[in-house]
Amino acid sequence: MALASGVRFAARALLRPWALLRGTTLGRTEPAAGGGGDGARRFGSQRVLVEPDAASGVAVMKLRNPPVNALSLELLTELVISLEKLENDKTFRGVILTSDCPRVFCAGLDLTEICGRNPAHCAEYWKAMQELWLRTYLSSLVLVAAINGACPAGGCIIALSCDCRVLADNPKYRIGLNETLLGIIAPFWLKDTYVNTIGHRASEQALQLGSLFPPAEALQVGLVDQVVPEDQVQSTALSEMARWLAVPDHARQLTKNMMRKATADRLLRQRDADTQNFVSFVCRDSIQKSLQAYLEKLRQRKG
Ligand SMILES: CCCCCCCC/C=C/C=C/CC(=O)SCCNC(=O)CCNC(=O)[C@H](O)C(C)(C)COP(=O)(O)OP(=O)(O)OC[C@H]1O[C@@H](n2cnc3c(N)ncnc32)[C@H](O)[C@@H]1OP(=O)(O)O
Repeated sequence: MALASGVRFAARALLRPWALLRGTTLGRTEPAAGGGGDGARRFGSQRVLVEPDAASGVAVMKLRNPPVNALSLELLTELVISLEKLENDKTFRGVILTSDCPRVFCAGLDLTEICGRNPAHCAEYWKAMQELWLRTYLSSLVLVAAINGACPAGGCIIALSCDCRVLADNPKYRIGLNETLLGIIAPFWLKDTYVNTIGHRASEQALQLGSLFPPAEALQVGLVDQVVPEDQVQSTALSEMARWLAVPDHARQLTKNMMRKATADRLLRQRDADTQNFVSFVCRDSIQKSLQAYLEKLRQRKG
């Protein structure tokens, strides 16, 4: 399913050379753990490890940006590039998205990318966040989120952009859009994704309260599709992938597009306005103060 040319153009314009080259090993492959035959060679970059299995047509894509997979500009860029590489390789039909960092799937936006940063940087950063959401939400691949850690805010939206979600049954691994707890709000396309997943009333309440759901509640509200013991998350994600890949790709992709295009188009139609809204909102003194205070609180927690 081709993204609108505008998005592809935006992706290429966005993927500035430096972001690709800074400490990455893009394009370099190395033998996957445990060897394996042809097509089992890992590739990716410094912050995204891709373990492809050509035989099954499934790749495991691991976020590797310690300590918490905060969505830095580089991680956003490398995720888009890795996903595009797999989408362009017709060997692959599905991707399992998971974390290489212990206890955390993804901590959401890297707050240091918007705290104390100038409007131009915030705009560039937000365009990268938009691009990753569009790329995952509209992907022609089957995307299964193997959620093996905490999954707040931006991490939750990446998981919700996948076709299904398997969450480890650990009460510390909470998932949800908690923006209001930081004094900010989720943009409309995060709200739309939430509503499309758990319904309007559940989203209205969870967004206002900034709810972070433990596994049992996340399952009950429909935020995740399965909750399994931590050591069964990856195997369950593989079984779920097999279920989805049993469906002919073209029919499934057309159906996914039918279900998601209107939501994605809403952002595509007003991408610049959304970026301007984001920048003017987060650059307000009051919002900057809230975000700084939140970051401080995070840093003091370990003290
Ligand atoms: C008109 C309106 C228009 C629209 C406007 C839109 C407005 C903006 C829209 C925003 C959408 C935002 C979505 C987001 O993603 S905001 C980010 C939300 N994320 C969180 O709240 C998660 C915060 N982190 C945690 O809860 C924990 O770190 C956790 C992920 C549970 C892991 O806990 P633990 O394992 O105990 O690790 P630590 O808390 O000790 O953290 C380790 C270090 O990492 C730093 N950290 C954590 N999270 C972030 C982050 N998101 N960004 C940057 N840095 C982060 C933390 O400070 C520690 O740092 P240090 O080692 O230096 O102390």
